[in-house]
Amino acid sequence: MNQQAATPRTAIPQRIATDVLVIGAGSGGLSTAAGAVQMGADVVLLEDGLMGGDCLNYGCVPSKALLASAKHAHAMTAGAPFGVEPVEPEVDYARAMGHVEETIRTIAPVDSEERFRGLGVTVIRERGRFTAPDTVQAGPHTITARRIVIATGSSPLVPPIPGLDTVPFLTNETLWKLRERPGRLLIVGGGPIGMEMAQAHRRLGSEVTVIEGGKALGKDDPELAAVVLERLRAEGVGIEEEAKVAEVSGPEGAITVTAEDGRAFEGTHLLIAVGRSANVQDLGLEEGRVEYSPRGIEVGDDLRSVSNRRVYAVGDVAGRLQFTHVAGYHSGVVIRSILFGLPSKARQGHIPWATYTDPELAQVGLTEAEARQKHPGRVEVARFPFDENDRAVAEGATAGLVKVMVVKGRPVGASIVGRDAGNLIGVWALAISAGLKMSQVAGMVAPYPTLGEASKRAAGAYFSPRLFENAAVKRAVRLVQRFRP
Ligand SMILES: Cc1cc2nc3c(=O)[nH]c(=O)nc-3n(C[C@H](O)[C@H](O)[C@H](O)COP(=O)(O)OP(=O)(O)OC[C@H]3O[C@@H](n4cnc5c(N)ncnc54)[C@H](O)[C@@H]3O)c2cc1C
Ligand SMILES: NC(=O)c1ccc[n+]([C@@H]2O[C@H](COP(=O)([O-])OP(=O)(O)OC[C@H]3O[C@@H](n4cnc5c(N)ncnc54)[C@H](O)[C@@H]3O)[C@@H](O)[C@H]2O)c1
Repeated sequence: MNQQAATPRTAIPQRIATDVLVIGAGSGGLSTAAGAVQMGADVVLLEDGLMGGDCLNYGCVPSKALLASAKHAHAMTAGAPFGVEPVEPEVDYARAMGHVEETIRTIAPVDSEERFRGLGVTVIRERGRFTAPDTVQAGPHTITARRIVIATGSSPLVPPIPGLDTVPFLTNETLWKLRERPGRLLIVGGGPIGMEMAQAHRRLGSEVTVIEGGKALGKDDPELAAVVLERLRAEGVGIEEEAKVAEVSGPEGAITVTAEDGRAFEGTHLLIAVGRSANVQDLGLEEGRVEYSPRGIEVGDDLRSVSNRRVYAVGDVAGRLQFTHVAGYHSGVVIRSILFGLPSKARQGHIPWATYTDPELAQVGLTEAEARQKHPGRVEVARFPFDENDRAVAEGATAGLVKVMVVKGRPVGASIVGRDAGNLIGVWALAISAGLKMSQVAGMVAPYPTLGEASKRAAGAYFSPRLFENAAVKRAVRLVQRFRP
């Protein structure tokens, strides 16, 4: 899969002094390197694995490609209400994985060594390790840098579950190598990885059970997460909540997962999706005098190491939200500081995220529970259900809801479940980041008939009681009408 050859590095000197050294060529490192070099800095970029990191090779891209195959399979079974006779799809799992591979191959040139060398970045395909606070060793190269950006990402967390050292299991790094469809897939962890892969595999014909220690999709609003869980269960995904795994056992093909309360689940394959661990190991962080914890590099809101001011961290290793768009946002924050010496801070309240199940689940800012805790007695919640949206009705996509948390006329959070929620959350991400008022979103004209109208209508729902159930408004209208010719 995605074989990337390292270009010969004969032309690269062994001792290098540079303005900016970036360690890791994933979403965060690539954005930082591209931004810095295009603004005139000397940049060296280190990568000892695949260019593009997790998102391209093991994360966002392969998962969305497999979900796309699954969507096609599902559509063949779901046409009856539209007058299209359902048929049982013949799924070729190896070809679905071929689509995954092809998608990565198509996108890979954008993240490639050739492209970055073309931009003027010195790309070195070696592992970086601090040997001093301003120096990193990468194979035969000793690199001294004015500023060093750690963008080493994260790896699948493998919890210390008894038995896991002997039982064969998959992670997001190995799943894409499968060519035979798992017969019965057990997934430990009901976060976004677990739920996206559960639906993809169910729709492609596997039996799937998700074993979740707490609540599935527990980082999202439970009212909206319930809509996703109901759909997945209706499609045949087993979702076992409050089932913390105590033990795993058995050989490939006959694996048993046992929960602390004694529930036992049997499957042919096991996928572990219980979160991420920051890549802080074997980086020489002690020699670099860079403080860290298992969560990541210890940085302030300026994303600068608290212990070594020439070092920054971006993306998953910065110990904050772990998304590709966050890694990209971080790179903008550190570039401003590194290249121009300007004060720059990473905020979190305006960052959206989405889980790409069908229906999708998206969030920006505070959930209802968080908003009520942060602004007690001051939160109003505006809602608009998809079953009142004409486009959703026409498409049979009525399971959905827009929910907006409002304090003093401004949105502080929005949650959306339903078709295309990941796209729809964009307008609320803009509203929150720009500090817009609900009146400005309500005043937007959305094309008819689109799902996007649901956001405008949610904003309208915030004003409805104020306008339509307001005696003062009614009196004013009657007065004006009396004096009009
Ligand atoms: C299954 C899955 C699905 C996901 N889906 C989405 C999604 O839909 N949307 C979304 O926004 N996010 C998604 N994510 C999260 C997203 O992939 C990460 O947040 C993103 O990749 C983080 O980028 P990064 O640059 O911090 O790290 P990475 O992309 O992990 O890049 C780090 C790079 O550093 C390299 N490296 C590490 N140590 C060294 C070293 N010492 N020297 C040299 N190189 C080194 C690694 O080889 C790697 O290439 C998903 C993640 C997974 C696992
Ligand atoms: N659509 C997206 O943007 C997307 C998709 C996939 C991943 N990601 C990123 O990757 C990160 C990691 O995803 P994830 O799903 O692995 O992690 P997660 O932390 O979001 O979810 C892991 C789940 O595993 C459960 N768990 C932990 N230990 C357990 C045990 N012993 N037994 C049973 N359940 C257990 C937790 O309760 C939790 O619900 C996400 O937080 C997100 O940042 C994003």
